[in-house]
Amino acid sequence: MKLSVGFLGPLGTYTHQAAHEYFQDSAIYNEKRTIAEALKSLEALDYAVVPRENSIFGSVIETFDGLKVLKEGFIQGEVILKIQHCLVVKKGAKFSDIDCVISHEQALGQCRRFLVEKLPGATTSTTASTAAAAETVSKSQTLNIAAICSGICVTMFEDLEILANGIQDQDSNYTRFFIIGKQSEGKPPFKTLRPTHALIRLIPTSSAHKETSFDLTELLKTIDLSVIRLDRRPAPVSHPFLDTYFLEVVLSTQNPSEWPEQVSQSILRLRDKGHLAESIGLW
Ligand SMILES: O=C(O)C(=O)Cc1ccccc1
Repeated sequence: MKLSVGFLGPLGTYTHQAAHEYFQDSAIYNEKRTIAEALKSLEALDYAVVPRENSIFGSVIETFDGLKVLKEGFIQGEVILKIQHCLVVKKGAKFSDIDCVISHEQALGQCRRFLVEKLPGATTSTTASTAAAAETVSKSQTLNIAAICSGICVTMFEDLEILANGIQDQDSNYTRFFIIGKQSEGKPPFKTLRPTHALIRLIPTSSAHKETSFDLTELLKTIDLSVIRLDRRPAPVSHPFLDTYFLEVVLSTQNPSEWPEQVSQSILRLRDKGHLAESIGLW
């Protein structure tokens, strides 16, 4: 039986490309309107694919806000895609027609210089995904709005053409995507037989008790693994400054078979010190 995979849709997003690169023909793909909905789809589907970070614009905020409250999911893999953005318009539209550019906030952020230089008078507006922006332009009755998206979108939606190609601020532009499975431990990951990465989700004790100041150096010492990324998202309004930290750690020894155990030990050390900590991925 085929796997079911929820992803940030519609068809034509970069996330769709990443999902296809990982699962190829072994999956049935379910397009979701937002990153939050893609993560929630894990309640019904086998996997979810969401963007994690971009080499120009940084971490994807909606993904980390979703990971903050993720219950069932467990990151089991990653895909890295080279991203080449296009400016896509209604057929016949020229630069001088455009007064509004729409896209996912990541894509707008990755093309900031192009927008300032080539379309200084245009406003920008965010959409849930790049392909959703292309779809909106396709349905528009006027020539004044453009989308930033993958070139593939002109084959997915009617009446579109590419006005400019490779418009991101740096030619070298990469996005990493997380492949998130439903179950936590137990079943082996789909592809990663020998994991080398893990993601630790952590709420430090001292943020809960604000009288003690929270010491990041101490925390890193307790983790005692190679930390390659640190992300932080704020707490819900009812708990000001009770932030959630995400620490991406990698294997630094020669022995990959010890890695899951090293991560478990690190989590136990954190819990011993009173922190709320768990591993939400091993890949
Ligand atoms: O909107 C998309 O197509 C996505 O998959 C999110 C995104 C946006 C810009 C670069 C990489 C991923």
